[in-house]
Amino acid sequence: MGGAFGKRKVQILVVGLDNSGKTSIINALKNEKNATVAPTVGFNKDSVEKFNLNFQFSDMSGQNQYRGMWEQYATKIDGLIFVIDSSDKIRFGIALDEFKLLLETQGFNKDLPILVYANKQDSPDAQNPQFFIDYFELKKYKNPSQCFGGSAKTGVGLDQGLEWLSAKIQQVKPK
Ligand SMILES: Nc1nc2c(ncn2[C@@H]2O[C@H](COP(=O)(O)OP(=O)(O)OP(=O)(O)O)[C@@H](O)[C@H]2O)c(=O)[nH]1
Ligand SMILES: [Mg+2]
Repeated sequence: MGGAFGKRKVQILVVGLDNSGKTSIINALKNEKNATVAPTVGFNKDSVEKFNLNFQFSDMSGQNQYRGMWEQYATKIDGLIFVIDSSDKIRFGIALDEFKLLLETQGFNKDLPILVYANKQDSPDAQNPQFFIDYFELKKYKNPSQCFGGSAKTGVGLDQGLEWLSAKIQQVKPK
């Protein structure tokens, strides 16, 4: 792993409701904060080298008609990123339902590290990460998990989250 052959490649599934900011977060992690975004159709592949790993992102569409794809892609991955629009209070319940549906899918890997981004912290009515730790009952799952507040608009908080994920993945044995 690493050295002359480059950083270890890890597969990351990025999910969350439409408009939560998944594509914007990936752009910001790549320092492309001002890239224009459009709703993702199906999914996009993207990658970034950071924190000693080569992250291969599968950036899924969050639109209702595509959410069934999430669980198909949830096998053979090294980490999961779940993105929430922290200001979209009306849809917190739907985000929670989709989160539970995925984690409670039969065969879902209970060792998989889960990074939750409470995105859009720049918004004045955003809920903080602790709110989502409680609301999503993160502690009730065996998976290592953590919620980080972040903003794809300002870039705040995103690296801290990815650094946590990198550390957790490197603690788990490679597949
Ligand atoms: N204020 C604010 N707006 C954001 C932030 N992140 C994303 N947005 C905006 O939210 C909208 C949706 O962003 P996307 O990145 O396309 O969201 P997505 O989760 O990829 O959406 P789908 O691909 O449809 O599932 C865009 O208008 C972004 O500019 C943020 O941190 N703060
Ligand atoms: Mg998208």
